[in-house]
Amino acid sequence: MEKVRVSAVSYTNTLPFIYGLQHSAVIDQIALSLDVPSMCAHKLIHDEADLGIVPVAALLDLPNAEIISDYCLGATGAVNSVFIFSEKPIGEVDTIRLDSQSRTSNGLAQVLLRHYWKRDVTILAEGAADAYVEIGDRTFGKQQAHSYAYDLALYWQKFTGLPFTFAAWVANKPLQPSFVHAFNVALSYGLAHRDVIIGQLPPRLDFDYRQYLMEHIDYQYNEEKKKAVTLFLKLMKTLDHAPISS
Ligand SMILES: C=C(O[C@@H]1C=C(C(=O)O)C=C[C@H]1O)C(=O)O
Repeated sequence: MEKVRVSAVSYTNTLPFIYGLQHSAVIDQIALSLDVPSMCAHKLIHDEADLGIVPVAALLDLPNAEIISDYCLGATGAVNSVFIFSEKPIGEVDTIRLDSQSRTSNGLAQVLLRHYWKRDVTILAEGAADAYVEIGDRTFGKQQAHSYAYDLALYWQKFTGLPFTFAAWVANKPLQPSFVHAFNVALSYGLAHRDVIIGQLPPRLDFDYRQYLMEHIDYQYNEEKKKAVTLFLKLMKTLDHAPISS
C-alpha cells in the first residue's frame, strides 16, 4: 500500500505529535517530512503531501480540506512563541515585516493591526521595518531583547474572548477511516508522554519548555477553537493583502 505523505511542523511545539507517531505502528504507513509551517501549507496546496499540520490560514486555499483530528497547535491566552517584536509601541508602528515561515500568524498580525489596534500599516515581506512578526523556536527567550513583544494569541483572546488555532491536522483528500483512527491514537499517545519529551530537551535558562508544552500550547481542537478558526478566516478575507503567497 502507498504510504500517506505527512508534513509536520519542524518546531518544538510539534515534538509530542512526532513522538507519538514514532512510537506507533502507524509510522510504517506514512512518509513523514518535517517542514516550516508555510512549507506544510505549500505541500498540501500543491498535492506534495496528503496530510499535514497545516496553518489554518491556508484553509482558504484548500477547497477539499478536511480537518481529521481533535488535536491542533493552539493556545488559550498567551502562546509564548508567536510575536510582533518592536522597538516602538504598536500605536506608532507604520511598517511591519512578516515571517516567511508563517501563514497563520502573518494573517493574525494583520487582522489584529486592522481590527483590534485599528492601525493601517504597510506590510513588507522583507527588509527593514518598524516591527516584525516571528514564530516558532527562533522566538524562544527573545522577549527581553526587544522594547515591545506582543504575544499574538494573547491579543486575539483580548479581542475576541476566544482561544486560537494556529494549525490543524488537515487532509487534502479522503483517507482510510482506520488509518485516521490509528493516526489520532498515535497523536494522543505522544501528548500523554510530554514528560518524556521535556526530559530529553536541553535545559535553557531563558525558556521554560515544560510550561510551553504543558500549558502554553493548547493541543485540544475543541468547539471554541473551531469557532476561532471560522472567525479568523472571516476576518482574513477582510484584508487587502494576502499574507505571503505559497
Ligand atoms: C505557536 C506556533 O504556531 C505556529 C504558527 C503557524 C503559522 O503562523 O502559520 C503555524 C504552525 C504553528 O507552528 C509557533 O510556531 O510558534
